[in-house]
Amino acid sequence: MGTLSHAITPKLALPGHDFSSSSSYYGLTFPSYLNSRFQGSNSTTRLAKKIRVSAESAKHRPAIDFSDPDWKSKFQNDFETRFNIPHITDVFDDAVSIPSTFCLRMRTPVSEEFARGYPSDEEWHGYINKNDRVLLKVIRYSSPTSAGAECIDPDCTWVEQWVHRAGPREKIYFRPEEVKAAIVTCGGLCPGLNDVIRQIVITLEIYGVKKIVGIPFGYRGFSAKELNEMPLSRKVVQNIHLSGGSLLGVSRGGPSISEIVDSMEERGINMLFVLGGNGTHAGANAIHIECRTRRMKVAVVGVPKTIDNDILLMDKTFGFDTAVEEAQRAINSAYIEAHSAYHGVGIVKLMGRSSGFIAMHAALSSGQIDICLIPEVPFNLHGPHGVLRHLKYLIETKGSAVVCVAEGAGQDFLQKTNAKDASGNVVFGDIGVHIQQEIKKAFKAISVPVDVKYIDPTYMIRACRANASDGILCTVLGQNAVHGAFAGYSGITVGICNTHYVYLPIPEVISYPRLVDPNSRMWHRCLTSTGQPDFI
Ligand SMILES: Nc1ncnc2c1ncn2[C@@H]1O[C@H](COP(=O)(O)OP(=O)(O)O)[C@@H](O)[C@H]1O
Ligand SMILES: O=P(O)(O)OC[C@H]1O[C@](O)(COP(=O)(O)O)[C@@H](O)[C@@H]1O
Ligand SMILES: [Mg+2]
Repeated sequence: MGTLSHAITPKLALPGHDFSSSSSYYGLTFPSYLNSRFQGSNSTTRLAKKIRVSAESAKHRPAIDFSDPDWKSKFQNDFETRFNIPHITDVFDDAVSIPSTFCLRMRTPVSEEFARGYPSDEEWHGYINKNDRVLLKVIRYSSPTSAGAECIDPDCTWVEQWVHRAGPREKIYFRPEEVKAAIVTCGGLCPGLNDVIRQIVITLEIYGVKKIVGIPFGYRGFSAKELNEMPLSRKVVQNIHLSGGSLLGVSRGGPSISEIVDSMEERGINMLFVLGGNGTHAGANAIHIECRTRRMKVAVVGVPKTIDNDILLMDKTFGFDTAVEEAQRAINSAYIEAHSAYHGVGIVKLMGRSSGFIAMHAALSSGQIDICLIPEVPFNLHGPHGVLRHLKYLIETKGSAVVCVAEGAGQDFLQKTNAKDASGNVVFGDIGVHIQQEIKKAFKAISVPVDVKYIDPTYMIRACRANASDGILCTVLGQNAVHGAFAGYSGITVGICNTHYVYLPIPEVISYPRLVDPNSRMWHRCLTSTGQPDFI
């Protein structure tokens, strides 16, 4: 066996092994869709290149030499280091802890267990031990060719990957009376933002924090003189989760990191809770590093907000469930329109700049989709195996069809504008409009009548309030963010892995966007459900 010397070389040339379904670079496990078999598509190639570039940041890590009998323990040690969560004591040796002010004994002793009073601290620990860990990967793949296999070595050896368990610690590193906590929400809207804000405020108050403020309109609020910080309390946030949006407002773009940290110093903010996606977290990590450089005793904690569900390692991010549920309305309307028309075709475009999770899950849950198109899976519109040919077949056999397309899919078919939004994200062309036009043209050319209706429910979905399951997720994440800050961690984010709640170092979750693996069971299930063929 040789040395795996490069991060995500499309084909891993490991003698004697077919390692085409997955590749790895010292703990980053890259699934099959980054391999050469999808390089026929420009969009996928570009995506793979983008990911490759992002993953370059991992290059300083030594490659794994699988011929070393100790490679596994070395890997695990390295993993432990990578997933270590930065702590205030890393910088301030003299940082002192005090017993937590977070009260775990607020309930009435009604159960028999507590009938004779509460147990003593020694007997009843409601706190998380800082050495508690959660297993990140739970499937033991016996072969790299197993669907969705994520392997570290060519033999798919079982390697335990542990991350830090989230929750309240017995010792805290901030005195509540000395805390000024700020909350900021950045990027686009997402259901659940208000739920998280609310829960952070409520939990801070339980610790005893009096000074809590909201920074208006994302990072922009740190520099815009006309924008005042918003005082927050349980009273202010009590009912905000009943509506969508963000109480604080959101924005893209904004000031530089040093301006943000200057502003934090001026305002005396020593706990910052940052709600946002990849970009926001990159900013949060940079703020954390700048605070350390300036030797400011500050905790910066992220809560991943991405309706696209494109943050690495997490089961899901808040708002995603609500988005999938809300997308059903649009899909059902498109279905009814298509089935009520003579030769009707309904098209629904759903969010997903680089990841097709919403489209895939919405297709799976609705059962009304005939064709699901996502950025990770290349497709042709024209030609013998193209989408249009299949639509003709569906019209001939079923009389109607419904297409669900993720916004980032098929961007190669559209005119490039090089336009970028204030955060530097590329502004996409409208793939839904393009598909609608192409369908009309193609059917006109063969003199087959077709009635195409296109629905883009993006902003209707994003503005919704969180559903019950997202409401719970937001609550737990908001609480854990506060517990993490009080425990003295900074440069971390909160998440759910294998149904357990964890703290992760920010760089590990944003090194590239999480994508749908076309070799995963979930995508296979989606294909089984829609019955669509390969469009290549
Ligand atoms: N690499 C980065 N470093 C620092 N800040 C960033 C970075 N990328 C984006 N940001 C900032 O994060 C905020 C949100 O970014 P954006 O990409 O719009 O949304 P999201 O956080 O949902 O990805 C913006 O204010 C933007 O300026
Ligand atoms: O129109 P806007 O506000 O730029 O938002 C569009 C984008 O927002 C999203 O909903 C996700 O936004 P974030 O990256 O901020 O989470 C994408 O699906 C979409 O491309
Ligand atoms: Mg972004």
